[in-house]
Amino acid sequence: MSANPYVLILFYSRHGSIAEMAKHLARGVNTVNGIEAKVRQVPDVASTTTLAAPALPDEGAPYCTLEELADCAGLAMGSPSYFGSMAAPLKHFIDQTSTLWLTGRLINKPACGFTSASTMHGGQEQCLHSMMTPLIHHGMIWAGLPYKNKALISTLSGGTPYGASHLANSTNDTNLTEDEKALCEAQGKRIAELAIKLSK
Ligand SMILES: Cc1cc2nc3c(=O)[nH]c(=O)nc-3n(C[C@H](O)[C@H](O)[C@H](O)COP(=O)(O)O)c2cc1C
Repeated sequence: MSANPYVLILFYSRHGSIAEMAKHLARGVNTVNGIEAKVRQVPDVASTTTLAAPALPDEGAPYCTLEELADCAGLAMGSPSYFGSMAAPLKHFIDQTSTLWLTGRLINKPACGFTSASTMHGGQEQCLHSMMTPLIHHGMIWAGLPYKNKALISTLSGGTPYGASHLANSTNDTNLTEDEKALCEAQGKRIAELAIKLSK
């Protein structure tokens, strides 16, 4: 593991729910000694211009570089659920990672996903699976949420065994419930602990 090991929390968020979840995952990562969270986002994409975003985002986490992904000890990847799949900006970023795949830079590192959706049964679990697929191609080890996390049973909104989730409703409500917060933090903590174990 590098001198300053970190879990990369990589996300795209248009309306703020995923950005809010990322903060709670980071909190979970930072409860584990010997590793810290690095929070990064991906820029938007556009079909009609070559420059879709300024070099630095107007607000929030910096944009992620490929080197930051290559050097992570673990990865938490967050996306809104768009038609049951990850959002295009995140997929666009992942589609630029062929060199990491060729060199095996992500093999045996733990990974997880987190998502937000406006409806309860609008594809949260499918979206998490869509993030899992390319990361398995990279040789990463997917870590969901075990049911020992009691919030998985008590939640009346987001939260799945495949990864943390948030029910934002049609109002794009970015306020997470206590159960959703607990599951985000548990997810971050789990990836951090696995990152330390797997890098030994
Ligand atoms: C193009 C598009 C597709 C969407 N598809 C779905 C969907 O299939 N199911 C759903 O529940 N919500 C869907 N949504 C709503 C978002 O998943 C939801 O607003 C999410 O909380 C946004 O996250 P953010 O606040 O981080 O941007 C969609 C939104 C957009 C813009």
